[in-house]
Amino acid sequence: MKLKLAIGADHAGFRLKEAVKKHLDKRGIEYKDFGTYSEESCDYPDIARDVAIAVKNGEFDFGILICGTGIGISIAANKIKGIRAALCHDTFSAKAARAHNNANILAMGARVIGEGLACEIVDSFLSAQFEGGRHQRRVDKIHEIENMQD
Ligand SMILES: O=C(CO)[C@H](O)[C@H](O)COP(=O)(O)O
Repeated sequence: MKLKLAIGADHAGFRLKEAVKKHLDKRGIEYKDFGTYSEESCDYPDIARDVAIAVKNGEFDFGILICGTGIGISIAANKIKGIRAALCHDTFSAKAARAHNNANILAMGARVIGEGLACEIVDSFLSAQFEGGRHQRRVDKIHEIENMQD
């Protein structure tokens, strides 16, 4: 399957976003860059919203979001129904985020990890498969909680 990703970052994540894009280019993975496009200060919820909505609408297979810590941008993305954004700073968690949680967005903190590890985390996330079974039941319960709040 040819993957299509949505990628975005705030000013703190801008440089790491560029490094991840270079890595995706090398791997021949298609993506759309939702910004930001410089290190000028901006607000991570704006980027999180645009990427999360595009992923939720099925325009992209997965999203990658980066801010300073990865915390704010993942919190914001998770406000969009149907989004399961996972903040990962190690390859084990990135693999489990797909295998167990069926995460559809990977979040990382550019002030926490370096470029090499970030690219390995992206690879682990993208190569893992959702295992379903008992994990599907749990993901369904997450969405039941989401729907309780209508
Ligand atoms: O990590 C973040 C949110 O979780 C932001 O990138 C961080 O808060 C931005 O901080 P500043 O405006 O001081 O550069």
